[in-house]
Amino acid sequence: MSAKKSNVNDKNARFIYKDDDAIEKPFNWAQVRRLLIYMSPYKKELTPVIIMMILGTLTRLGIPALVILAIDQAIAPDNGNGPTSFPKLYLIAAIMLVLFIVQWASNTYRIKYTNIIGQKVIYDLRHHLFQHIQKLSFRFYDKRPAGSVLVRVTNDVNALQDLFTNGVVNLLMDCVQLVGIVVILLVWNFKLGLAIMITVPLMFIVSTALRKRIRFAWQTVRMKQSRINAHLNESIQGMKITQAYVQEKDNMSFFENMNEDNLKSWNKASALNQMFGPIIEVTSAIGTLILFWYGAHLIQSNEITIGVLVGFANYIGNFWDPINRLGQMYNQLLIAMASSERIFEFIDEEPTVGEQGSAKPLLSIRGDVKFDNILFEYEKGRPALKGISLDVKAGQSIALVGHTGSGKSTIINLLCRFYDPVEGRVLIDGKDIRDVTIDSLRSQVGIVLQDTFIFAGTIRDNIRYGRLDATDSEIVEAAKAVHAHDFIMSLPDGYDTEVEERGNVLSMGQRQLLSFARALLSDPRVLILDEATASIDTETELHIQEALKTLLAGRTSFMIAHRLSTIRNADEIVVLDHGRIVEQGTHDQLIARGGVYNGLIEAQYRFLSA
Ligand SMILES: Nc1ncnc2c1ncn2[C@@H]1O[C@H](COP(=O)(O)OP(=O)(O)OP(=O)(O)O)[C@@H](O)[C@H]1O
Repeated sequence: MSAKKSNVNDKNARFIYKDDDAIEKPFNWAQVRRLLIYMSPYKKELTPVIIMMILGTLTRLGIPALVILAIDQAIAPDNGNGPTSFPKLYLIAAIMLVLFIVQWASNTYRIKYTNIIGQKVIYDLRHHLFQHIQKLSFRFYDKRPAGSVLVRVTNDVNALQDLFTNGVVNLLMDCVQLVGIVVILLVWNFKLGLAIMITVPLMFIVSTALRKRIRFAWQTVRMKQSRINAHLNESIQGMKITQAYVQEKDNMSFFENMNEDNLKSWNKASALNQMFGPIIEVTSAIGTLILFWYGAHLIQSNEITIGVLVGFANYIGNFWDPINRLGQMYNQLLIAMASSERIFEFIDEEPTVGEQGSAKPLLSIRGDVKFDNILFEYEKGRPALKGISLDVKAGQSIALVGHTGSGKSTIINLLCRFYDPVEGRVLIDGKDIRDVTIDSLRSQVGIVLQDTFIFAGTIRDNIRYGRLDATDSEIVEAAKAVHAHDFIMSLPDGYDTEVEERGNVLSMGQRQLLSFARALLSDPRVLILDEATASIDTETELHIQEALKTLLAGRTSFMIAHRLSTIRNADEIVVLDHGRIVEQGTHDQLIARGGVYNGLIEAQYRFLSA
């Protein structure tokens, strides 16, 4: 995998984007076979499509043969010496009409059903890919920006669309047509057939060289476009910061450069592309000249009839189209190779947090949690947690405190089994969480994150996310219990108010209350809470405190606590420093000790009173 970094120009070196691998990959049969497996469920539907494709091609090949017959047998029998036979001519015309109708019907059927099958294949592929990436562990997402994952599910799958909708069947059709024409021409008149095809190698050499350049040019265009996409994605996400730091001009000039770059490369690719048509036309014209020149000689020496000459002219017209399409198809295949390689790379990725075959569902838990001598590292050799042992009884509330980067979130990540420890065990009710099914574990461990995620939809839907089968009245009850009901009712449509993705229209405190209601609805035995640090007004703070009391009642809870009130009320405070537990006890015990915790609290008081 070759991922290279690129920056558009030195002046704007602060923007550096990784090109998401080469756009094109060499032809790879194993990969093609793997792609074709996605078509195998549709064998039954594909069979009539292929029969129609063969029928359509045969009728197309048959029509020039009828022209030859019409001229030689009906219009000018005996080389123009006999009278025209109208009955024969009508008969041939009637057969020709039937062939045209068959051709039209078979083409219509083929195009319609290849599109339908192709769309189904793409649907399956996208389904498989999304189903798989949902299972992938946090380690996978740590290494990849969301944008690059998105591109694979959208752009890369779309890049395969043409291949599946028309590509495969058209490829077969063009091959059948080409072989058919070559055989007909050589069998009908070997010398004339061979003479016309003299131009094929010439055209092959010229077009291969040109195609390579065209391919490279389009590849450059796509690369530039994907850079624009990356920049746009970043710019839109960071728009508030851009405006706050008045960086719009700088940003614009960088965008302009990329946009201009893209335009230039597009113009170049398009100019090269336009050269291709004339090359085919010139070669086809040379072939036609040879046909008439050599054909006339053969007529004079009575080796062929006029009908054969006209028929050959017809065939030659049909000869260049499939060659042209096959060339384009090859380009399309190489692009598809790169896309499918990127898709399969994701599909082949195994979740690092896996489920053992012997994993059993974790039945209704009491809520005892034990961390048993844990060592954990995100990157080899850099422990984020060392020698962590913690015994928490059901119903206890634990506040995790410590400097930034001390390992608080990591403890939570291990409890939810987003990662597995390198050494040691996490036990719930005495069971190692690696021995139970992930769904049964996570469904009993609720989590309220600092960055409360609000999905696009109504307020009601967002609360219901905690338990999809909850009734409307249960939702209202949960909202009332966490003091979210009043603010929800003050919104224009109450519980039916639509909130945008990420809930931008709601305040931080409101979002937090919503996520409390969501967690309360799911009723987990173990609750994890990453408290928001943003300061909220005293009234909301009071609401949140009340809500927290309701939420925590009777549950084992782990809180990454920032508010003094939350910390003080915890049954036990665990102080972390550089991945180790350095102090543990109640607020009063730790203050009396005058250690790290005392220092943290004093610093917070100093900050608040400053
Ligand atoms: N996904 C990750 N990949 C690599 N290292 C990580 C990752 N997440 C955290 N770390 C590192 O692990 C250590 C512990 O991080 P953690 O997020 O647990 O700290 P924290 O106490 O929750 O910090 P904060 O209060 O700032 O949220 C830090 O040194 C951090 O840089």
